[in-house]
Amino acid sequence: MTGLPPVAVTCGDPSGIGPEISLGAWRALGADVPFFVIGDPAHFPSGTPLAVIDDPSQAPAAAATGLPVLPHAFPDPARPGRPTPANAPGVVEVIRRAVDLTRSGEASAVCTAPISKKVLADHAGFGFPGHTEFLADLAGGAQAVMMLASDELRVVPATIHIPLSAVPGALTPELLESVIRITAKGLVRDFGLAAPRIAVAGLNPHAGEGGLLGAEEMRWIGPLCEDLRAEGMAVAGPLPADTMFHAEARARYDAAVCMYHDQALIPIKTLAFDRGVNVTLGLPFVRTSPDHGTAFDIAGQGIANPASMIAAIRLAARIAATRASGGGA
Ligand SMILES: NC(=O)C1=CN([C@@H]2O[C@H](COP(=O)(O)OP(=O)(O)OC[C@H]3O[C@@H](n4cnc5c(N)ncnc54)[C@H](O)[C@@H]3O)[C@@H](O)[C@H]2O)C=CC1
Ligand SMILES: NCC(=O)COP(=O)(O)O
Repeated sequence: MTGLPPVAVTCGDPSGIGPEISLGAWRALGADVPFFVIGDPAHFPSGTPLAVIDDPSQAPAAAATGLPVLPHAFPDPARPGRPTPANAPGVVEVIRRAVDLTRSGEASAVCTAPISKKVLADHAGFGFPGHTEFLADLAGGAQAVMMLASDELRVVPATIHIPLSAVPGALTPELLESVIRITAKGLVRDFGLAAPRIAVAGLNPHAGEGGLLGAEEMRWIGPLCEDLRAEGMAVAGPLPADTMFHAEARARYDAAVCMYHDQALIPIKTLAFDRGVNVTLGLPFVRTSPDHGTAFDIAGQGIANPASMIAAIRLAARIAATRASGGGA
């Protein structure tokens, strides 16, 4: 226990595995890492020992008897695997509420359960491709950077939720430079690393093979890395993406900045699907999430693994404590 307020966990899509993995997290963490879920008490698996609270400050004591839930009423019941349009707006309201509680100091951090971006776009007018972009907007337009972190590997996609065909156009020296700087600051501030080492992936096969297989590395990614090294930052690259994730290569850096979503997420989900945590860097508040999605295909069957949710709540509390102590900053 850190003495900090509890972590605010959003319910995510009530028809996904959010409710059951939150229950699994409470079973594993109890009151050791205080948290509460914002959601509809009727959406949890039947037989869930619920501890309904009116205020986040009640969560630590309530966790001794059940899963602390700060109620948020939804119009429909949760039908596992079958999201309802009517519930979509509530999913977004809950995220806003968790952010408000964290910014007011009543919660120490936000941990989000998975949402379906498509359901929210279709039925809640959600104009963002994911939490990361929404949270950046709620933070007043901060540049939010997505990191997925595990003991084995940390990865950061420089471009996030855009089609592959849009990646080369979206990648600019300004974007990549700010992603690298925010990553370095996050490793110091949130992970307590004094001198973080960052590896930058190339965009093209073999990092362009001297211009034969693509020009971006020679034209600007390489020179940008040079400039950052000249400033004293430990930045390696651009490295061929196919050979930078094996064990020996991973030992040489603290985070890999990648050019697009799958270049970053495939290695970490292959190595640590059940332990990876999504952390949003660059925000004025702490946000984590499990590394997986809504898993509609298995929702309600009681087989969802809560390990990534457990890791996400633990990491949220740890980062909040590090920030509160001025730790890495
Ligand atoms: N942070 C978030 O809100 C995220 C949301 N999503 C959303 O989730 C939806 C589904 O995305 P998918 O690509 O299908 O990914 P997914 O992670 O939901 O599922 C992929 C596969 O992994 C399995 N799986 C996922 N989590 C599991 C767990 N905890 N225990 C056991 N098996 C698990 C699923 O059953 C499925 O077979 C999409 O709408 C996507 O936008 C995806 C990733 C993150
Ligand atoms: N693939 C990662 C993902 O979709 C998580 O996105 P976000 O909702 O955390 O922005």
